[in-house]
Amino acid sequence: MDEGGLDSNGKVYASREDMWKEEAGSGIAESPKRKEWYQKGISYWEGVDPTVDGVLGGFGKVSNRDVIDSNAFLTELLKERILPTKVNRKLVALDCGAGVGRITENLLLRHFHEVDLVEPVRHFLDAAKKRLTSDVPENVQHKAVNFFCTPLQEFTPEPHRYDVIWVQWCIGHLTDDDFVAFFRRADIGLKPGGFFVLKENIARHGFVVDKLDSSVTRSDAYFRDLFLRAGFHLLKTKLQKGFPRELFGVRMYALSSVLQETAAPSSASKDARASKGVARLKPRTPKRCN
Ligand SMILES: C[S@@+](CC[C@H](N)C(=O)[O-])C[C@H]1O[C@@H](n2cnc3c(N)ncnc32)[C@H](O)[C@@H]1O
Repeated sequence: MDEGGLDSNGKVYASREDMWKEEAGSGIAESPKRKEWYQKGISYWEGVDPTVDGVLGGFGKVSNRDVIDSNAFLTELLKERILPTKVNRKLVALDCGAGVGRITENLLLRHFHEVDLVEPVRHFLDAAKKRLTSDVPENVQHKAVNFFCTPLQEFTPEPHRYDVIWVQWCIGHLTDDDFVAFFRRADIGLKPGGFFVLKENIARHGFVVDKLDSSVTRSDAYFRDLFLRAGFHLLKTKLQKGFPRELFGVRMYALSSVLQETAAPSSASKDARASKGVARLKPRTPKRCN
């Protein structure tokens, strides 16, 4: 169902379609409104300090709690889907909209031998490169390797390089069409058995457009519509716990375009089935909900 939504000034949109037409024009790549939508997002982040507190909109204090729940979610998925069959394989992840490398440093490098980062804002990527590559011994087992300075709507990964593609607090910058096109295109970057994790703020209903940073916070139902449109199955989903009450709720989704048996079939498929009927609605940075 195409529910309406709001913007950060309280303006009402009757539908997603109306909102995108107004915010990003016709959606075609050359449309000036679409260019303006993306440029505004980049300009916003170019004015933000390249620090964890900066990329988290002043809520740097939630970073540890965020990483704890992400780690639990990822560890379960790796145990179920990847580790039993890939004992000696080099594990590789991609951190999308990576900011200053917070997730790579605190989460992905704990699990993966190599991590690549894709981030469109140069001073964030430079800060990430500095913190992730300075003073790293040659023989270290887990390292950040490639630093791509590109927005997701223009990024195509190397085929079959990644076990996991992690997309957190950045997909709100993409229009629906670019969201769907990105997931379809980036799917080629996954190895067999690999999966996406999307971790995002969730609006209680419909959507909320942030006029300041040119982004949209979508509802759980909205996300699930886009997963369907892109041809993705939900493997597992969980709500983030322990964040301050004034922030939007945050949900993690594990996604694959292939419905397949896991190496150790277990709770993953059960969770996916169980969660299908229960679209629990709750509210790119952790953000105050309106
Ligand atoms: C809230 S920060 C999150 C950074 C990082 N994911 C984290 O959780 O620490 C949002 C990030 O999205 C990036 N971003 C903005 N527009 C983007 C786009 N079109 N494609 C990819 N990333 C984008 C920003 O530059 C910023 O680094």
